[in-house]
Amino acid sequence: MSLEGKKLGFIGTGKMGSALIKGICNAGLFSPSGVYASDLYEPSLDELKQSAGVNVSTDNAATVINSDIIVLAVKPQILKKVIAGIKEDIGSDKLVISIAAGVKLADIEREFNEGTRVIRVMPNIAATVAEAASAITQGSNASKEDAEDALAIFGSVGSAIQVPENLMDAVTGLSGSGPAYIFPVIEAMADGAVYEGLDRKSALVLAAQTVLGAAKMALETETHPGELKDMVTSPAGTTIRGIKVLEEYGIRSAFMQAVIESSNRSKELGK
Ligand SMILES: NC(=O)C1=CN([C@@H]2O[C@H](COP(=O)(O)OP(=O)(O)OC[C@H]3O[C@@H](n4cnc5c(N)ncnc54)[C@H](O)[C@@H]3O)[C@@H](O)[C@H]2O)C=CC1
Ligand SMILES: O=C(O)[C@@H]1CCC=N1
Repeated sequence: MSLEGKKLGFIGTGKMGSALIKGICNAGLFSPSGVYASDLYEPSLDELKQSAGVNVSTDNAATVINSDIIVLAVKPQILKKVIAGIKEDIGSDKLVISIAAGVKLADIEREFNEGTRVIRVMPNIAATVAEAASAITQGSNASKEDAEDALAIFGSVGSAIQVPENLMDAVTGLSGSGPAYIFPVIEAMADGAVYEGLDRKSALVLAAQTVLGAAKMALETETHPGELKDMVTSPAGTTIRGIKVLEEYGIRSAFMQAVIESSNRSKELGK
């Protein structure tokens, strides 16, 4: 396997960097001793060292020098500055993976020395529990093997697909941001049951498991979601009453518009 013997580095150990490091180490694809991470914020490095046992440093150069594959997990707004600090240590022997929302491959490649192998990935926060949904797209100097490595890394913490770069904004609006649309749904469904008298803990377990079960059915039965909805909805029963309320509040339009707006923001970040 092509990842064998390779070392993995992370620049930025915030929410997404940490989720990926923990998920990837848990998956066993890299041993913690083969993972290097750097950040300016020492408490997040200390936490990672403690919880995942990876090598940590406040010096990005240490991550770059020790790693074959370097994941850039900093905010889109500071990506250029971070690249400027590491570009001279990155030769054609290393692969760079950017997870920054919106920032285009051509703009990333331009900041590096010519020939730098770059792949862009949009993961999501569920990497922590090995259920991320990620999409990758290949830069002009990256090889098929590089894409396979990226698919293997992100596939180890969920599912990963390859898409043309012009669809990365759509992916960002859907699966990159998507967990944040579902957490309030879980909370609000639980609130409804608490209103009806169920205790909070039980309500949250039932709400989250309901979302998990519905997602699993959508993935595994290969049945259209509309048909799955019909399976729950007895004539003159309870579910259709709930569906009517959701339609009155414009649930479909709200979710569609959320994905579109988030995609628009991703496009703005790329300008
Ligand atoms: N949070 C999420 O669910 C997702 C985030 N992303 C992308 O991941 C990237 C990181 O996002 P988050 O983890 O949410 O942000 P965050 O703010 O939690 O983490 C960014 C980290 O970068 C560190 N940092 C700042 N300057 C640095 C420097 N010069 N050198 C090294 N580290 C430095 C910060 O101290 C911080 O720990 C962003 O580009 C975002 O678009 C992508 C998919 C999902
Ligand atoms: O909100 C953001 O900008 C990042 C990118 C996708 C999820 N979180």
